[in-house]
Amino acid sequence: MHRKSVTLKEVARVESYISINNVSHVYSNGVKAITDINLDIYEGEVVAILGSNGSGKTTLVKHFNGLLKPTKGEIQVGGLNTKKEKISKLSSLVGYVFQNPNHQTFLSTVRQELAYGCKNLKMDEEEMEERVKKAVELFELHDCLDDNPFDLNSSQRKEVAMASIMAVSPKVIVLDEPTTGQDHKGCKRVLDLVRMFKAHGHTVVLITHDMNLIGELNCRTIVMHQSEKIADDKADQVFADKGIMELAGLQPPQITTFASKLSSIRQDQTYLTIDSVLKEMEANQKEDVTIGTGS
Ligand SMILES: Nc1ncnc2c1ncn2[C@@H]1O[C@H](COP(=O)(O)OP(=O)(O)OP(=O)(O)O)[C@@H](O)[C@H]1O
Repeated sequence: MHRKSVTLKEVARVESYISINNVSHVYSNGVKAITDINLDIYEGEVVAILGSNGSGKTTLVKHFNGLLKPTKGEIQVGGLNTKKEKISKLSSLVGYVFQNPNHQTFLSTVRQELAYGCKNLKMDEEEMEERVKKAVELFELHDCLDDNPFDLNSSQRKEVAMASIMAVSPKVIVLDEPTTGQDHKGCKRVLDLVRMFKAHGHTVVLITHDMNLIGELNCRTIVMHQSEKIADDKADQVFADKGIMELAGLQPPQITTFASKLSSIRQDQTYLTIDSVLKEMEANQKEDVTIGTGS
């Protein structure tokens, strides 16, 4: 079944950085993994990509840095046609942090790991040192610079992977399932990092099944289903669309479902976080007291 995409109603937008025009990708085994995707991603946005397993999320995102090339249609990244550019060039524009940090960790010290991307770009020594220093500071990695990344725990290894991408300072940072395998503290840290990347002017693309993370960010959310893009809107709008959620087999954050059953709060909006529910309850209580006292 084909559902029309929900259009994003954003008004004053900066220039599109990633422009995807009618793109499909068919793997050599005949699997059509993405179909007729049209999508513009803008500088400084945080964009979440949601969808059930096999819906095409990873395939779509691997086109952003040229790991995959469209079998139909075209993609421009920073004005460059990905079909004509080398992966090394595109990787300097779009950094990809894999779900499993072991897939991008292969040097014997954290220090070497942090410098790797810059070295690949043949950056001069001084600039490389400056970039690495900045990444070390942002991620507070001073104490483990001489450690072997494989001696760190998985959460720290993920931080090193993110820091080494940050050192390259690509315009776009793709985080593939950043909260998978993270404890509560790790998930909170990911949320802070996404906000930090945005604050530093990066565009962040998140592939995630973590509805709480998306709820906290209430960011632009794209839903993939059976290789097609079926929604593109702010998270609260997407979560409120029961048809889209059901079609894509998605559940909103538990707090959203819980809040929709509460008669004590307004039901004309979608609540994404516990904080937003508590705030609304408090506001209602204050209103009740005011009405009760007749003042
Ligand atoms: N290298 C490949 N060769 C052939 N088929 C592939 C390849 N990679 C993915 N596929 C198929 O393409 C479709 C989309 O896969 P993709 O990994 O993009 O989905 P996804 O939404 O990222 O899934 P997940 O949440 O499980 O990571 C699936 O049917 C998958 O089996």
